[in-house]
Amino acid sequence: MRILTLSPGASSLKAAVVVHGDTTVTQTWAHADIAAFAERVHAISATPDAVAVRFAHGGSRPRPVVLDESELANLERLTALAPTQQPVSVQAVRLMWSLLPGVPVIACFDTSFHNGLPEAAARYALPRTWTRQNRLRRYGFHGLSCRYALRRTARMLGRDSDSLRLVCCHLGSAVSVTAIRDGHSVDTSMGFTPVEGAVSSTRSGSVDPGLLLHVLSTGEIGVDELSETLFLRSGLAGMTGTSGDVREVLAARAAGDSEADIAIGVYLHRLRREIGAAAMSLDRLDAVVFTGGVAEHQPALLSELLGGLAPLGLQISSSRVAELGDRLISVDGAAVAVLMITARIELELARAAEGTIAGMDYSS
Ligand SMILES: Nc1ncnc2c1ncn2[C@@H]1O[C@H](COP(=O)(O)OP(=O)(O)O)[C@@H](O)[C@H]1O
Ligand SMILES: CC(=O)OP(=O)(O)O
Ligand SMILES: [Mg+2]
Repeated sequence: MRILTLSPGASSLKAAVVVHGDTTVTQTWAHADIAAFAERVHAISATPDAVAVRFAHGGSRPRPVVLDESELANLERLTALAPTQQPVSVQAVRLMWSLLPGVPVIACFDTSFHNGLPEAAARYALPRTWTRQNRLRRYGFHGLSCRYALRRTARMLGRDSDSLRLVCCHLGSAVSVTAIRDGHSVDTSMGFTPVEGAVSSTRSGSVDPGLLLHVLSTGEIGVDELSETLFLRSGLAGMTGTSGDVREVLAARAAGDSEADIAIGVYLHRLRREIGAAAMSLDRLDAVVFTGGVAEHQPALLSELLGGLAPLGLQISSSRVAELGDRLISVDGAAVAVLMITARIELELARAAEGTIAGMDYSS
């Protein structure tokens, strides 16, 4: 099957063509550049059998869905919960319908992998009158990335993915940490929205809600501005006055910028906290996996991060950390394997689309 995959991320729009499970073409655009993508659709691919589009928020949908107008309208209603990605995904679907009439478009959700989170990890300790409908809960994100990382880890370690206990750290523009047990997410750092948890390029990560109430109570900023601030003007960007691209922040730190130094310190500290917390959701730790653009391209930062994880007893090979590409970065025979895996969300999207078309239960 030929599947055209589309993945809007916080900092990019990635398109790829996957034919019989192999990626044949990939192209990346600046985040909202759907028009530039539109111009290239026919050049990138002969008419595909299906299009798979990543949606950050799928609510409680456990598996991908073949879209029609009413399903798309339902997904569009979740925009406030993932404002940087959801509108681009919706726009991409409409574009596909107009450019490739008759080709099924399948929505694949970041949230689905976390659908079975244990109640203790999924619930917020809020009044039950609020949580009774089970909508105001922790959804989790980056599930497509986690699913791929799990399968790839199992292959690299020669293990069955259903038997692995691992902590998966997705370090892209946005950052999340997920505890995976027997093939399922059992806790994850992002929650009702992708703001919760670790510090991202432009998102704050967890902030005391009391602080936010205080800021709102001053009346100086309203809800819309607060939302824009937490999603787009916080994190590394907000702390440093840069775009939040890790490359830019590291360059500023190297040039002696003390704010950039503090920002990287906060970023790493919060990330280590999430990794420690995720490990506590497992009864045993087989592997810690790093994936996403930062893990892939910044071995020195990865090394700095690993240097502060001593309580996990990881045994790291410094020469392996410094290399590039998919690799084991722990020493041979270490009790806990540590791996860097390139995020291949397009393969996961294609797999999901093929499974959906074949009528399989992809959630299993
Ligand atoms: N050499 C590099 N090339 C691309 N991205 C890099 C590089 N070094 C670091 N990065 C970081 O990777 C992040 C983007 O990760 P990625 O997973 O591609 O993004 P997205 O979240 O948009 O899918 C950016 O913050 C960027 O700083
Ligand atoms: C859900 C989420 O945060 O996605 P991204 O990495 O694309 O920002
Ligand atoms: Mg990403």
